[in-house]
Amino acid sequence: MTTPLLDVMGLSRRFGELAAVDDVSFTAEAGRIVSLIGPNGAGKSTIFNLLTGYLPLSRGSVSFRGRRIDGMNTCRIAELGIARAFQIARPFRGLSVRDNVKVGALFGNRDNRGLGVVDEALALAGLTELADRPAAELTIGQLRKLELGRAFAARPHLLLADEPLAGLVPAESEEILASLKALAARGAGVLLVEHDMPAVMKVSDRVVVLEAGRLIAAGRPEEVNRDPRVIEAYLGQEAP
Ligand SMILES: Nc1ncnc2c1ncn2[C@@H]1O[C@H](COP(=O)(O)OP(=O)(O)OP(=O)(O)O)[C@@H](O)[C@H]1O
Repeated sequence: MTTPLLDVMGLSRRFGELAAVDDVSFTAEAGRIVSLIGPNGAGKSTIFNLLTGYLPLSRGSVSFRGRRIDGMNTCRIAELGIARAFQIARPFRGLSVRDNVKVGALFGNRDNRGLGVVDEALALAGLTELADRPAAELTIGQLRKLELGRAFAARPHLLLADEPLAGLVPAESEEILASLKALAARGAGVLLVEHDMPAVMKVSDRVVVLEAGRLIAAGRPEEVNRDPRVIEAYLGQEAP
């Protein structure tokens, strides 16, 4: 069996008495999109914070490309090739789109520096036409693309995308999904946290479902979609 790109085992994080993430295990593979879904408070953002070294684990292990990364700091983890795209972009507003994306290239995967990285990231994120525009002039949809472009410029082996579709109109969502698929087609893994269930079901190779910190189901979209535990977890919420 080949080593998965990301191998999360028994991941746990407590905040005082609260088990925000409780013994969660899953993998992510190169070239695949894996979505982490679950109702509000399920632990999705906490998992991103644990994987990126922003928060220390209470228990468990995280291996990336065959080496343990739990306990490493955020900079080291970024250098090894995990990039994170936040829901709320905070660009350098006075800089152009191109220069913001260039900044992303400075902080990324150390194996993959080189000419063309910025242009490639701009193209992949659908930003080529906007490259000379000041970031301060962008719409929400364009800012979301910039956030992805900045992450793409890091040439990640794994992208953690945090609610990239939130607040977007369908046409914008389609463009973002196309960018994520294009990144995966180039061989990167994508870990997606997203509340837009039709989009998740359409774009994901695999879906991991969390509820109150625990993993309750994992599998192909059509499998988790009909899993009674998943349906129950979403009762009263938008059904997946
Ligand atoms: N720094 C913190 N201190 C204390 N509790 C926290 C902290 N961060 C998260 N939590 C709690 O941990 C649980 C999981 O939160 P988390 O933000 O990971 O959920 P989520 O699945 O990302 O939710 P949402 O979909 O609303 O973003 C929640 O009960 C939350 O209140």
